[in-house]
Amino acid sequence: MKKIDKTINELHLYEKKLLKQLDEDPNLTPDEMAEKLDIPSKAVTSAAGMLASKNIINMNKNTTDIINLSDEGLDYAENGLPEHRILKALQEYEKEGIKEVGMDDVIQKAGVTKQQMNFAIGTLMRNHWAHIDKGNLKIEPEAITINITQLPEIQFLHYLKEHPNIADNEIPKEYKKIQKQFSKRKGLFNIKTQQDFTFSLCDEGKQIIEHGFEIQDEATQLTHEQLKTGEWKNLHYRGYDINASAPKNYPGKIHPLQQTIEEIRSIFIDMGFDEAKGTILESAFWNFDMLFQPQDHAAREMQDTFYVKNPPKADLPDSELVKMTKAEHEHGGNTGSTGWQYNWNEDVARQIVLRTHTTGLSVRHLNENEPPLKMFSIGRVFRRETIDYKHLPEFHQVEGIVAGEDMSFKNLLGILKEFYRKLGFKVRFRPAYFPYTYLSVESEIYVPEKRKWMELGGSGMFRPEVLEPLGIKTQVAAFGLGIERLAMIRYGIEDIRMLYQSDIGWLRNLPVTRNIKQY
Ligand SMILES: N[C@@H](Cc1ccccc1)C(=O)O
Repeated sequence: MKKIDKTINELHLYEKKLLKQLDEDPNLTPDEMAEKLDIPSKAVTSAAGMLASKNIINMNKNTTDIINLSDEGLDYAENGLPEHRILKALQEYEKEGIKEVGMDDVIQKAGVTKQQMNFAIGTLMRNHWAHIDKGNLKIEPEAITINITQLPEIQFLHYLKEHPNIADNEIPKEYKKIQKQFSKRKGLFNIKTQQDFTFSLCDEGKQIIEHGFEIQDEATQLTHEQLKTGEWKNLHYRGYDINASAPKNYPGKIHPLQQTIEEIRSIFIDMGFDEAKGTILESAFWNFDMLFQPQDHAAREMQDTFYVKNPPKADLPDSELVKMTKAEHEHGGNTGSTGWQYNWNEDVARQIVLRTHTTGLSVRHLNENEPPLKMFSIGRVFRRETIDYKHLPEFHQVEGIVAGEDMSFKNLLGILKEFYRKLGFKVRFRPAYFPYTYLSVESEIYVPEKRKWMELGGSGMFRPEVLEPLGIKTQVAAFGLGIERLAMIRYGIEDIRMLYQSDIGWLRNLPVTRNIKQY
């Protein structure tokens, strides 16, 4: 195909229409062309832009100032400029035989402000209309007969009043000087800048016109009929404008914390764990006592734990379990341990708390299920923490237990390692202490950006004092890990509070979904 045929072939409908129009009458404005061609004027400018980018036409941008009188300008057209009013006042005084007038009198008679007077004096003197003599204004003889309405300034203002929306370049030459003077006085005119284009054919455009082309309508929607008859093959289609801008789209998505929770859930389910669910309100019995946490333990203090007033007391489980728990606390039951050596108080165990961890749920589960078992649970826990960038009084934990004959401490470490590996983290363990486990460890993961290890939660093997009342004979590995901190690291969040703020900007810019299966 010849180059020119190819160029013509690539022209869109509006571009062709515009080319023809330019050939017929190049002097129309885009709006006029739009009207003639019966297409939107935006389409004319964009078609022209396309033609210009292909060097088929020239596009010249013109800016024009459209001028109108402001309210002040209209007032001056009617009543004269301040200096005119002053001159008129002086002429009237002169008629009454008064040749010298005090400033304040003139101001009053002319109906001008003091400021206008100060400004006008210069003009009055420059025009030889008046001068100041000992503080009074004196009219010059040659100014006595001046006809104010005949002054070019007033004539110009009248002209503008009669020609609203006049383009700057249409103002008659004789007024140009006055216009320039007036432009120094602010506020006489309202000026709007209008942008317009004129188009002209380039050489290539002329060649295309000379070569000639057909204007075919473009199919936008295909009909059933056209498809059936095969007519669609002969239709002319509008090309896609791949450079057209599209509106930004923010699809709905799962909150990053919730996404992390879902991911954790699917990892444990993949690893063969059953999910258990508990309640946020828990008795001190299950939250603390069943975990061999002595009743004077610091964590139970009001400043660490939220106690609930209503309901006032919790029911305790069957008396056997309570009795054995009391025995563990007081002297270690039959485990060979000495216990905590104090008088265990049932009323303290009946207190109701917002659960401080999800470990209470794990012992509840052990009370109702026989090993071997693997259970996990995800839920909110509450502690009286001072809020800062990595502490919230309310956060999520994932808790778990694995109970079985051959369960060992090493198995526990292996499970945790595997869990974190599936989330994409490397974990290390540090010895720790919990009243209900032995051995106990704290897991930490490495945050490369911060070059720091971050604490994520505790784990260990439940002690005999915990297991005996439950009648569990096997080993039980247990863990309870924080979730918010994991989410922080995954999403590069510096401050844990961000997870609970509806900060649209941050959430909007997160990817819709993470690639969950990284492992
Ligand atoms: N309950 C502990 C974590 C833990 C769970 C299970 C065993 C040992 C420790 C915490 O909240 O920090």
